[in-house]
Amino acid sequence: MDRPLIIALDFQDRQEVETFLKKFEDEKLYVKVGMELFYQEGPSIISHIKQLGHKIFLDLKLHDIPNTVKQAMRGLAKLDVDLVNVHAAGGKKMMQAAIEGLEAGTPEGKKRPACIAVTQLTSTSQSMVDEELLIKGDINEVVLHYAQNAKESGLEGVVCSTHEVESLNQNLGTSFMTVTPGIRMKDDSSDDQTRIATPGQARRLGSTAIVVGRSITKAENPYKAYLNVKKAWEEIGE
Ligand SMILES: O=c1ccn([C@@H]2O[C@H](COP(=O)(O)O)[C@@H](O)[C@H]2O)c(=O)[nH]1
Repeated sequence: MDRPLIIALDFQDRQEVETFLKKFEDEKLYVKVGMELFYQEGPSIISHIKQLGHKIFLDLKLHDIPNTVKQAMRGLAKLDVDLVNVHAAGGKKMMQAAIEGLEAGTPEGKKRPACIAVTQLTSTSQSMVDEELLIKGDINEVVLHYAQNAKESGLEGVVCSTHEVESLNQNLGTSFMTVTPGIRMKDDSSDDQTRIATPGQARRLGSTAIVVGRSITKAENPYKAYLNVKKAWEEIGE
């Protein structure tokens, strides 16, 4: 099974992206374009990265009424990205509408982008769930419940933290993707992420893919940092 390391291209503009990608020479990457870059550069950044031969996760986390999400996904499907996402908190009708929109918008002869749902952001902690969001229950159960809804809605997987991966694999099967951000080289964090793990822990726990941003993009030598993360992610094997 293909287990990608997805680099989050959290940059302000195309120039910064080009400077970063030049450091990787001929390497074919799997990259993530999120709100920061897409809102500045628009769809042209997608075709530019595609032309360079990289795979793309377009991480816009759609969350709106079903019809709006359906029409937005119809447009995003035309961009020929590999992976898109929604917030599972939008509910099953919204997630089903996302799939309908993707199917309607995917050009003839092209593969529909896979669609995954954010369960609980990796910046969310148990105390936030309890005290701020007023969601009842253990965060692991909340993530599992949202993931079950995503699967029943026809999505191909979820975004979750590595801490929930074992339970999701047991309950929903390993072909249901678990894409895990919140990756740090050391298992401690003083930034905005709370549910974190190292690449090695993510592999052992069974993540389908890891998403890594600042540990690579803000490193003094991003290419070296990428190779280190890749080694840690791949060295345990299947
Ligand atoms: O729950 C989520 C969903 C998405 N993300 C995104 O992943 C990267 C992580 O970046 P780091 O710099 O490695 O923290 C970022 O683009 C987030 O928008 C997430 O972190 N958690």
